Amino acid sequence: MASAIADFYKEKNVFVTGATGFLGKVLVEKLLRSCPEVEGIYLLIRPRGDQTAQERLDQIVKSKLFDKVRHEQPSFHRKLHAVSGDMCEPALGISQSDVDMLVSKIHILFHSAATVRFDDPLKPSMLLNVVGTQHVIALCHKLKHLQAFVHVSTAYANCDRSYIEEVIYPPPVQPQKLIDALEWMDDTMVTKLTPDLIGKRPNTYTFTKACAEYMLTQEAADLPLAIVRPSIIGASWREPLVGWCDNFNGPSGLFVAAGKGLLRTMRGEYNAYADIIPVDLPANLMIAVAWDMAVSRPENIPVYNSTSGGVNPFRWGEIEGMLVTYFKKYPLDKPFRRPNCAFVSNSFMYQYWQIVSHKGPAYLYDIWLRMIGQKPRVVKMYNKLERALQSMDFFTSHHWEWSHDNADALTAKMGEEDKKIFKFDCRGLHWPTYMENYVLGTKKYVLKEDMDQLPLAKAHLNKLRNIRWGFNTILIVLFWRVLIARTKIARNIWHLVVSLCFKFLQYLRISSTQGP
Ligand SMILES: CCCCCCCCCCCCCCCC(=O)SCCNC(=O)CCNC(=O)[C@H](O)C(C)(C)COP(=O)(O)OP(=O)(O)OC[C@H]1O[C@@H](n2cnc3c(N)ncnc32)[C@H](O)[C@@H]1OP(=O)(O)O
Ligand SMILES: NC(=O)C1=CN([C@@H]2O[C@H](COP(=O)(O)OP(=O)(O)OC[C@H]3O[C@@H](n4cnc5c(N)ncnc54)[C@H](OP(=O)(O)O)[C@@H]3O)[C@@H](O)[C@H]2O)C=CC1
Repeated sequence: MASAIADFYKEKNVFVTGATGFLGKVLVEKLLRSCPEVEGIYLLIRPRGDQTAQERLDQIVKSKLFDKVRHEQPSFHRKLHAVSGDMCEPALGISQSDVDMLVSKIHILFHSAATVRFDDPLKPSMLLNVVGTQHVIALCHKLKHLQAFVHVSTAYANCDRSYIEEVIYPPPVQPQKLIDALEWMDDTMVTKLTPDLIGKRPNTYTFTKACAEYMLTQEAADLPLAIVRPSIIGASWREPLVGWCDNFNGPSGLFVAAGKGLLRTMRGEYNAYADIIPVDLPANLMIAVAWDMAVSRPENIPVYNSTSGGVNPFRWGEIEGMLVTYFKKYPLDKPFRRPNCAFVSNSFMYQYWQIVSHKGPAYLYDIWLRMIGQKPRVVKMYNKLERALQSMDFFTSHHWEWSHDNADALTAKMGEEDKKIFKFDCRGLHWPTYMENYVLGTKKYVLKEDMDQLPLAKAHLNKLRNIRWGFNTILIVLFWRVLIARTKIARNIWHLVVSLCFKFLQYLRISSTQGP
């Protein structure tokens, strides 16, 4: 059976922003592999350090992620074209000759580039996520053959609400008025105003993504525009590699910290949804949405929540147990301590566990490092981890629900073959297996550890267990010795226990010497 979606992409030219990012790379790989007759994919890439856009692209296509497509289509890279530019520059910083070429060629545009840093100051976050999107809109208005413009937002853009529908909600300020104001405000003024502006949202990231959505309704309503809103993007479920992820963003960084035995406690609600969506699913959704935009030409701006909670709920409480189990099955190389972590919802208890299981051991370890003449580093490491935890605990401590009617309606329009190739909902995903593969993925792809060394890592984990048992035994004995030395009750208990043991041994001796 033929794929209508693959057929649609035949001889089409696609432009992608954010193609060097986590989601962008998976999108490009999938387009190449599942729509093999796509004519060309043009990637907006900013030069970095001494690397040109083309050199960055050459490096990306060599990565493991592209192994499958490399095997199926050895000359796939000929379809990829680096377009040097920068989202924050006027006209995206693209040269006039490149703009002219894009204007006559591009049929579909995927806009995924953004700053996903939670703690960026408001100005740079607005510049990239909102003004950058304006630059993309301006380009779209020039494209002669544009059939679909897919903007990637986040399911948390409207996290000031607990039930989020597939509609665009107005932000508290008009984005353009804010952009104008930010031009004359100095940084101190902006810093003071930021909490009032973002209101109930936890960070500038979610606020600026909400502004971008609203600004699109004002400036891009005449374009074939759709918005895709993924929740927490996690490692791939099935494609192109099981458990693939390559960065420390979102859950991946904290999973690594848990696997290394550093992360022991995090603020979170046990029963709240852990709305993780494997990266291959929003990538598939984007491809299908662009097809539908061109075929159905809807009059409004369709929004698609790409979330898991509504169809296959998974809770934070389930994650903690799975993390510990799988990081013990597949230990990371040289963990600091044995993996053991738990969510705590009570603030007081969280402070307590922070001191007992994070700060206390960190200070002790640094004292030890000083004693053996090494530079202390563990407290510093924990301070970084604490920053990451603080920036993320809003998402583990609240509960949201998202509607998914538009996504379901899109599935209903797709043929049977397309439903398989471009599956974008996580019905049928078995979370324990997914988490097992995610844990393996952090080891193989994020930390690039050698799987042949797994027996050594397991031996190291056993050594840590023996050290812990030894340490605990010494502590108990010392504690007991101090108690015996100081209190009469402890001495009496000790004598009672010793005499009971003695009597029990005597009884055993007598019963063994008496014949039947
Ligand atoms: C029981 C518990 C189970 C675990 C349970 C997991 C729950 C997990 C919930 C996620 C919930 C997200 C839900 C949002 C959904 C979107 O839309 S997410 C978009 C994704 N965005 C992100 O994840 C960005 C988050 N990161 C940031 O904003 C910034 O990196 C931070 C964390 C605020 C730190 O900023 P900074 O201090 O300026 O430092 P930066 O240079 O960025 O990083 C410092 C160090 O922290 C490390 N780091 C960065 N991110 C992380 C991270 N996520 N984890 C650990 N380390 C990190 C860096 O690797 C770096 O290490 P070094 O290279 O220095 O050794
Ligand atoms: N990760 C997640 O959990 C979620 C992500 N999203 C959304 O998905 C999209 C992709 O996120 P993700 O792939 O995770 O993010 P990444 O941080 O991995 O990628 C961001 C991309 O944007 C590019 N970019 C950043 N600044 C510029 C610039 N000035 N000019 C040109 N390109 C730039 C980056 O390029 P460079 O390599 O040069 O830095 C990179 O390709 C974003 O819109 C994000 O808001 C939504 C929900 C969750």
